[in-house]
Amino acid sequence: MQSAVNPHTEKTMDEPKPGLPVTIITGFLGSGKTTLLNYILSNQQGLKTAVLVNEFGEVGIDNELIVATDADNTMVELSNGCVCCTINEDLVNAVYKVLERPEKVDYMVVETTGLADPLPVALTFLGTELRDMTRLDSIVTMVDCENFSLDLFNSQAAESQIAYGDIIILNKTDLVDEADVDLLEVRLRDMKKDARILRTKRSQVPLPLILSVGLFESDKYFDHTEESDHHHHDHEHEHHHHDHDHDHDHDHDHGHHSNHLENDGFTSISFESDRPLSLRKFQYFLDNQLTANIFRAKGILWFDESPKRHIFHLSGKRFSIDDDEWKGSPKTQLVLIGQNLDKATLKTQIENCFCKPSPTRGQGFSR
Ligand SMILES: Nc1nc2c(ncn2[C@@H]2O[C@H](COP(=O)(O)OP(=O)(O)OP(=O)(O)O)[C@@H](O)[C@H]2O)c(=O)[nH]1
Repeated sequence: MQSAVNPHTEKTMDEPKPGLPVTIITGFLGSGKTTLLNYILSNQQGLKTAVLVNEFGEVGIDNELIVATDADNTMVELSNGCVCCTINEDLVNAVYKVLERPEKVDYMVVETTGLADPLPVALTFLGTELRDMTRLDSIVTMVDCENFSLDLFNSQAAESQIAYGDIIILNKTDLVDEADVDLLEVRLRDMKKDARILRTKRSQVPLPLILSVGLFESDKYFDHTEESDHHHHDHEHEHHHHDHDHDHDHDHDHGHHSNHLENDGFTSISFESDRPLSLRKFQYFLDNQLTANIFRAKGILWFDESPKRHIFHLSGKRFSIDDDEWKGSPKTQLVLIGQNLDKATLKTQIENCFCKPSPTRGQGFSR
């Protein structure tokens, strides 16, 4: 049986407060999590939804990409992408912040990084004092039908995302043949027998199928968690900070951690600048210098040749640059994520794409 999206319709005065319903959206890099979040925010009529976003990479792009809606939803960006550390404390604090707000929140959606194992996130809700104030509704796992390949990712996080998904959404069905989606579904069904599997384009899924569905069964996980060291471990981190203002490294020494917490060899390099890029040079970078080990990139780009704000995405081999309007001052933010990144070379290549602002800038594209 399915319950309605609006939790108000189900409550009567005498029922005990069931706690704030929480949906965790997980899924590999670029699979469509933020697109789903935006779809939810734009279609949850009359509900106030709090959104917590945790992303990989030091420069937060997602807060720039999440839609503003009339409902004045609340958004908290968790400080950064090292899930094993940030998620427990930062997540608890972020949830508290939302719960303590005077205005009532009806629903909470947590978007994990594409490299996160969703279990520690779920455990933060189940194994802390949040248990009494929230109700974990379900874990929704996005899958990019075009790029999904556990062999390619060699990622334990990607496997966990499937293993813990109550609902698995096969997204980007516009990019592959139906027969390939069928095959993928068979493989996923093998990995996760009892998941609800749905197919979508642009993450557009009927919301009653994914929200307030009550599919998460906490009992199933608690035995498992007693033995696992996902929980309450302390550990040391070495954050290597470099002197460069705008270049943030994100290497960690996780020491005794189990492998999946090492982000499966993925690292990121971020750029932030109040200078514009040269469109021609950036195009050259994309066409000639972008190596196959860069799996994901996203950015808010300011081009010297254009008055528009450009939103850049790369997942797998595919990239897009869309036009938008600036709301504040133009700036350039770019995050590249991949395995075995040659950071020094990338840094030089991206630095070479920047140009000094020209007096004629913002007049439109020119050749
Ligand atoms: N063609 C196509 N593109 C899609 C679809 N869904 C999302 N995208 C695009 O895929 C790119 C990545 O989508 P996001 O929603 O940002 O992915 P994400 O999972 O939030 O990415 P990370 O947070 O970096 O892991 C964007 O360019 C989206 O517009 C789809 O169904 N079809």
